[in-house]
Amino acid sequence: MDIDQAKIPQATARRLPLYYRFLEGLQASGKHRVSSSELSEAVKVDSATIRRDFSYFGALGKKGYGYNVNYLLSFFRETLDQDELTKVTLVGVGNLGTALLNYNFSKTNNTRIEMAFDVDESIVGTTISGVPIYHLDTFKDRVGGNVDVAILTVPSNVAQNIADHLVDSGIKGILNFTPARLSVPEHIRVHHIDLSVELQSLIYFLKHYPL
Ligand SMILES: NC(=O)c1ccc[n+]([C@@H]2O[C@H](COP(=O)([O-])OP(=O)(O)OC[C@H]3O[C@@H](n4cnc5c(N)ncnc54)[C@H](O)[C@@H]3O)[C@@H](O)[C@H]2O)c1
Repeated sequence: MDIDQAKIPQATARRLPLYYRFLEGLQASGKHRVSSSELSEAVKVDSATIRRDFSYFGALGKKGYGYNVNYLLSFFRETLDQDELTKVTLVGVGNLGTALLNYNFSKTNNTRIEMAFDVDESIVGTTISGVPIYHLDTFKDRVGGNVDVAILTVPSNVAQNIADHLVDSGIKGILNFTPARLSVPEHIRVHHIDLSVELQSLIYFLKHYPL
């Protein structure tokens, strides 16, 4: 497969993990093909969008046949680096951080939180679900150059300071769960997960666009 990944739109790229998870389940249950309407139903993306997404990598789908599950999966694996283990770190082991450590992405065993950091002496030195928790002061020494992605679950008033420290230690991507809007250099990617915005948007859609 010779696909120019730079040509895949970001919105499409963001949906790939969704497709991947579902297709993996299909393959595990022995299904070799899937229609765009089946996929659409399962991942809640309309089938026209799915067809457009898939056309970017040459999977056109045949009428009455659908898409070849193995072909799609091998493409996604390549694009998402699913065969490579991605090491992730987490900073701020409070309520939310603890929940994420316990979850630890076990469903997709290619992403794993390897270590976590905090400043609270009562947690530093312990482990949660097998993940060691270290003092934030040791972040650069432990992480520097080895880990690209950090999950940020600290109080919002310290988020910017910590983000600066993470960037300085070589982190390239931050999954920001705090309400703080982070300023980072241009080459750093921040994805912001704001549960209250998501919830408000759901409520808005329920009110204005009832199904
Ligand atoms: N709890 C939730 O359901 C939830 C949901 C969405 C977003 N958030 C956001 O996530 C963040 C964390 O929420 P929480 O409820 O887990 O808070 P929390 O107070 O339970 O945990 C914060 C953790 O960060 C640590 N911390 C404080 N200063 C630090 C520093 N300088 N360096 C490293 N660690 C430091 C604390 O010791 C604590 O363990 C907040 O910004 C919150 O707004 C929380």
